[in-house]
Amino acid sequence: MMPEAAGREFDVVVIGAGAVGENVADRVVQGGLTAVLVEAELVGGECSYWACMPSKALLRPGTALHGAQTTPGAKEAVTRTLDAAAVLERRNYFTSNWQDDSQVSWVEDTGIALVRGHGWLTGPKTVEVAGLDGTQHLLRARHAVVLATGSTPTTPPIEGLEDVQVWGTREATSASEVPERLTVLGGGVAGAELAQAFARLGSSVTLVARSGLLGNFPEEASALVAAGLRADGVELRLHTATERISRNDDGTLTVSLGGGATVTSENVLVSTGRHPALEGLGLESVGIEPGESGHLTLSTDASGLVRETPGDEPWLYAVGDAAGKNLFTHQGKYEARATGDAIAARAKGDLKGSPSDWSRYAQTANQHAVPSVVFTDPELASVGRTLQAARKDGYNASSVELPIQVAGSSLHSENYEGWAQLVVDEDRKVLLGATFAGPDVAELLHAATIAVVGEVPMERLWHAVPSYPTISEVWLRLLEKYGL
Ligand SMILES: Cc1cc2nc3c(=O)[nH]c(=O)nc-3n(C[C@H](O)[C@H](O)[C@H](O)COP(=O)(O)OP(=O)(O)OC[C@H]3O[C@@H](n4cnc5c(N)ncnc54)[C@H](O)[C@@H]3O)c2cc1C
Ligand SMILES: NC(=O)c1ccc[n+]([C@@H]2O[C@H](COP(=O)([O-])OP(=O)(O)OC[C@H]3O[C@@H](n4cnc5c(N)ncnc54)[C@H](O)[C@@H]3O)[C@@H](O)[C@H]2O)c1
Repeated sequence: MMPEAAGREFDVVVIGAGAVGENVADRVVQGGLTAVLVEAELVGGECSYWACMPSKALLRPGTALHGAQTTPGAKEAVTRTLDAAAVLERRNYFTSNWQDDSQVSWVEDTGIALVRGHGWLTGPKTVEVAGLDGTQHLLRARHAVVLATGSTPTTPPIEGLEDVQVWGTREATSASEVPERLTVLGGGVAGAELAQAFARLGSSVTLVARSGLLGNFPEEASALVAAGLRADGVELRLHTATERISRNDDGTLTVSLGGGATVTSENVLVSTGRHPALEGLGLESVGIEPGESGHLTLSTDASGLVRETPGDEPWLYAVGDAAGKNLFTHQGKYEARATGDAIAARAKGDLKGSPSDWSRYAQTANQHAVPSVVFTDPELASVGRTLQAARKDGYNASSVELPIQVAGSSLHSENYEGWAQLVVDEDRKVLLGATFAGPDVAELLHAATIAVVGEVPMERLWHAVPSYPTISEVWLRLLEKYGL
């Protein structure tokens, strides 16, 4: 069916109704504009149904059980292992059984229009949608089109991979059964979290990583996570190449590793990174072509405006995973708030040119203070720059590190093991970054994020007294070691 010739007009057309698209639409509506969301699958996107929520729902019961098992007085009361069926059931609850009714109600209540279907650009400020019900729609934007289309798993070049059925993170997070054996390819965040989730649910797990585990974090921190995985029975094959995958007659899969070893399992999870989902979006219709090699990527300014947008008018934006800066829900939503507010301000003439740093229209924290948590047990939480990154960026940086050994940690659990690091800009005497590894350290992170964003002087941080006895006392020990 041909789209209506005139089409429907909105101030803003947002392609992709994941957490990030929802937030952009919400902010522009709050700013007095009209908005339509175009969604090809479930409103709520990856995070709600196949990523953050189900993966954390699979991990949390194991962490709670392990917490009790490592606390004398409680551990005597623990007589059973995880109830896998109950864990999967709880995961189903947190994904609303893969139904998006409540999110659709929110969209409607917020005053945002919704078109269900696959959308793509057909020219400046014009989006065509192939509706899921077979209808075609033409949407015109008065002010802006926002690409919030998320990301796509990157397929590694492994011989035989295309001929077998493997799991991606979607299949793993929505699994209805726990495989007897699981091979995980990729030593990043998704691989580490899901390896532990399935090991604790009863799978015999082997994780294969071509480099180290969680290589973007300080080695002392990722070593604690590696020890935690090994303690759960995960076999770690680090610095190991994957050469081939083949299916056996009994339906199992065999992965051939560099050096001649093989691993056989019922399922293989491929979690080797993701790239912005920009294919099939009609970007060529506005003059944006893919580069010579690799995947299509966009460059965006601090307000999310696509730098390659032809013409002088600011109308094409990319946010969240689609912008490819930081692939986290919280950071994507932060980008969405800035972009939504910038679009509304530009429409009213309140914002001309690029926004100033740290204004509500700029995603300045992307450059300085991106928080991230790896929800393994022990957890790994970090914000800002590592020492290496700080020096690479030209800072005169120093660091202090310590094992987490304070009254709060010894009370928290038996044989508590943790590690913490602060990275300091020696010229300005402010924090550039912090990393914590250990059981339940995720909640320590926001204090560090505030200190980095607020550029709190070290001498003033000294007056931020951690409560006794909490794990946060490690802040005091770190500041003492720094020389305060
Ligand atoms: C296993 C796993 C666990 C994760 N855990 C965490 C975590 O604990 N914390 C965290 O912060 N981050 C986590 N992430 C990352 C997080 O899921 C993403 O950063 C987040 O989902 C990005 O949100 P988004 O809205 O940009 O994209 P998405 O959530 O992917 O939403 C994009 C939406 O756009 C739609 N779409 C795409 N193309 C079109 C089109 N042409 N037309 C119409 N609709 C379209 C898609 O259907 C989708 O609904 C995890 C990721 C994975 C894979
Ligand atoms: N807790 C969280 O916030 C959380 C959890 C899971 C995922 N995520 C997000 O989702 C994104 C995707 O997660 P991910 O773990 O897939 O990506 P990742 O980038 O964290 O890790 C990918 C891993 O795969 C490896 N790899 C890449 N190509 C390979 C190849 N050809 N052969 C073997 N190994 C290869 C990399 O070396 C790396 O260790 C991440 O960027 C992350 O931001 C966040």
